[in-house]
Amino acid sequence: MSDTPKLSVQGLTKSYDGLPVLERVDLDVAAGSFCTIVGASGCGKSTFLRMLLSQELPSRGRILLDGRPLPDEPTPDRGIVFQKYSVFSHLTVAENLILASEFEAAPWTGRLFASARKSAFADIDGLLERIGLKAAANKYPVQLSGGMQQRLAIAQALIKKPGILLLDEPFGALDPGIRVDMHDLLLGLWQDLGMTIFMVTHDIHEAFKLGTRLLVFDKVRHDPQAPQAYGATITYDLPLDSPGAARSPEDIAGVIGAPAIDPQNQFSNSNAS
Ligand SMILES: Nc1ncnc2c1ncn2[C@@H]1O[C@H](COP(=O)(O)OP(=O)(O)OP(=O)(O)O)[C@@H](O)[C@H]1O
Repeated sequence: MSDTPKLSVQGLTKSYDGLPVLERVDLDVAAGSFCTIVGASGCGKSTFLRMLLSQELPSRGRILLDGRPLPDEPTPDRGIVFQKYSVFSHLTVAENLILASEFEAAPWTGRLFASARKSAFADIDGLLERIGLKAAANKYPVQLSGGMQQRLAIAQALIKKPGILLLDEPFGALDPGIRVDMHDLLLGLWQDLGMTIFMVTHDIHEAFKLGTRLLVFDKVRHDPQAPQAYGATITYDLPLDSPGAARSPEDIAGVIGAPAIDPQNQFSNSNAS
C-alpha cells in the first residue's frame, strides 16, 4: 500500500481582508479515514472544508491530493453536502440525480433525450435503492421529509463516486431520531465505497460515534486587544479507532479541557469571532 497520504495539508493559512481565519494548519490523512471536525462557531471549519473542495484557495501553504497539488477548482473526485438542502426544487429526485450527467453530455441544453435519458435514469437506480429513495424517485423535494431531502443531497454528492466526501453539518437540521438513521446510512456508505470523509459537526457525540479521527480547531494565540489578530489551527488530533484511543466525549473533556463542551454536549461559542 502507498505511504502517500490521501490528503496532505501543509502550512495552510487563510485570511480574509488581511485577517487570518486559519493559520499554520498541517495535516496528513490516510485514504479511508473518517475525520470528524469540531470547534467553536466561527473558527474556520467551513472555510477549511471549502478549501478542501477548492471553492476557496489558501492564502498560504498548500493542499496535496494523492501527492499532487489540489486542482484550483472543484472536481468530481470531491463531493460535498451542506446542512441546508442543496437540491433543485423544480426537479424530481431522479431528475436531480441525473442532472450532472445531463450537463456533462449536453452542456448547452442540460437535457438528455430518448434513450440517453432512459439510460441515465437506469444508471441511478442502484444509488436510489442504496440511499433509500427508490420509492420517492418521482417526487419533488418539497414532498420529501427533511431526512429524505438530506438523503437526496448525499446521493447527489455521491453520483460521481468521489474519493473524498466533505460534509458540513449535514444532519444539523434533522430530528435526533432521523439523525440515527442517517448515521447508519453514512457509515454503511463509507464502508461500502471506501471514501475518505471530512465531516464538520457541532455534536461531540456524533463526532465520536462516526469518526476514526477527531480534529479540534481552536486558536492557540490570543490577543485580547485584537481578537481577530490570529487564526485557528488544529489543536487536537485524536485517533478514535485504535486501542487506547479516547473513547467518549467525556474522555475528550479530560484532554482538551471541560469548558470546550457545554451541558448540551455541543461545542460552546465562547471563542466566536
Ligand atoms: N468569503 C468570506 N469573506 C470574508 N470572511 C469570511 C468569508 N467566509 C468566511 N469568513 C469568515 O471566516 C470566519 C470563519 O467562518 P466559517 O464559516 O469557516 O466558521 P465555522 O467554524 O464553520 O463556523 P460555524 O461553526 O458557525 O459554521 C468567520 O469569521 C467568517 O465571517
